[in-house]
Amino acid sequence: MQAFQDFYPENVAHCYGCGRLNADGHQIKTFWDGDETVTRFQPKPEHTAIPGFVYGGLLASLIDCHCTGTAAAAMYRAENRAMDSLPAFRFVTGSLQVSYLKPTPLGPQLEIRGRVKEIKGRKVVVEATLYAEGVATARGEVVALQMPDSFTA
Ligand SMILES: CCCCCCCC(=O)SCCNC(=O)CCNC(=O)[C@H](O)C(C)(C)COP(=O)(O)OP(=O)(O)OC[C@H]1O[C@@H](n2cnc3c(N)ncnc32)[C@H](O)[C@@H]1OP(=O)(O)O
Repeated sequence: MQAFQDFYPENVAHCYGCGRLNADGHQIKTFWDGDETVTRFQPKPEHTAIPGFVYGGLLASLIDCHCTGTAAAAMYRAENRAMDSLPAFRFVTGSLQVSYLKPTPLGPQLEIRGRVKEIKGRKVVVEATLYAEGVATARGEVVALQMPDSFTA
């Protein structure tokens, strides 16, 4: 099954968090699961904050790109369109808020689950919760805006 990020056109597929063409990036993959979206990610030893625990900046990055991908998919879904249909919906981050609820253990695969809170014009608000072994360790919210033309080189 193709992930949301697999549909990003080449010129926007280099994002450090989600670009499939960024060999050094996280290359996250997000899918629908009913009305929620899900991303699974395996942190590496270099993603350490304090030994044994995941760096919060990585968690913010995962939440960020999970939510911008969700925003794009939600917009297609709202218009009952396939993700490879044109014109393409691409979203960037207007704001990213993250709360760290508990230390996130380094070792288990992480799961980020998202839910669309609001779609209004060019704006989609997405909330997400990050789990380690079923325990919610971080929660976030992204205000995603349709990417302005000025972003494309
Ligand atoms: C596509 C694949 C790549 C994936 C990217 C992954 C995530 C990223 O790292 S993106 C990079 C980081 N983000 C950026 O660099 C964005 C820089 N900022 C911008 O370009 C602009 O400020 C941008 C696009 C966010 C908003 O500008 P613009 O589209 O003109 O917004 P505007 O028309 O004023 O506002 C529209 C709505 O969004 C809201 N909004 C605008 N900016 C923000 C913001 N920064 N925070 C919260 N809400 C905002 C407005 O309040 C308004 O809401 P409402 O309709 O309810 O009144």
